[in-house]
Amino acid sequence: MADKIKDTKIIFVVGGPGSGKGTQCEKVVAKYGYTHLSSGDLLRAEVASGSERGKTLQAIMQKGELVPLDTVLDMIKDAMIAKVDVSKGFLIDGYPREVKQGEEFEKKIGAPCLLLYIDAKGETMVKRLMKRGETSGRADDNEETIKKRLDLYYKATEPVIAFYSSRGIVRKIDSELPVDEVFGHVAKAIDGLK
Ligand SMILES: Nc1ncnc2c1ncn2[C@@H]1O[C@H](COP(=O)(O)OP(=O)(O)O)[C@@H](O)[C@H]1O
Ligand SMILES: Nc1ncnc2c1ncn2[C@H]1C[C@H](O)[C@@H](COP(=O)(O)OP(=O)(O)O)O1
Ligand SMILES: [Mg+2]
Repeated sequence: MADKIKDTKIIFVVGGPGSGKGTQCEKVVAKYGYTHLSSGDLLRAEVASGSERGKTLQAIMQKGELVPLDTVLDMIKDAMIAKVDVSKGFLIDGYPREVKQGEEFEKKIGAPCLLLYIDAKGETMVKRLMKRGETSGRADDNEETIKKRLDLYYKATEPVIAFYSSRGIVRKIDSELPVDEVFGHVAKAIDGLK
């Protein structure tokens, strides 16, 4: 894994719930052909499988809490191994959610070359999630869970941004703008990679 991953770009996509990570990742996939791995999507797939593990995960996610680090890291690692031979780059969306997750990822997989920090105001994120909740069917897109997810984001995930800033790989993206304008800035950050 470590050998193969060396020549493949790893981009962390970090931002609050509803900031627009998934939306931007889809556009990156369309333009650059990178592989998009969303930790939340991987977890929801496990829940949808109906497995015992899925049931445990569902209960945690419904409360807006983080699932155990090993569970999510194993899922991401397996998904990366499955794609490493054909992938030009990986977009790791929704991970790391805490500094420890970043450290473990680097030990087991590799180092990111870029962190896209998708930034929107708290009230914007709440509004978007309430709207998404009308159709998403997601058990965590409700007022009570959104508040908990937001609190946890500020407490656990924002320190991730500071952690990688000192390495000079963070690009802050204003996600208050219309989707295509946000993407213009995302594309500039990716084009700036060597
Ligand atoms: N720049 C934007 N302007 C307006 N709405 C947006 C923007 N980016 C995303 N959205 C909407 O906000 C909601 C959350 O976006 P999503 O990409 O699912 O965020 P995340 O993956 O960060 O939770 C979606 O309904 C999406 O359509
Ligand atoms: N890296 C991670 N570590 C622990 N739990 C995670 C995780 N990524 C996702 N989860 C769990 C907890 C989250 O509240 C839930 C939904 O995550 P998500 O789909 O990434 O949300 P969003 O795209 O709205 O930010 O899944
Ligand atoms: Mg998402």
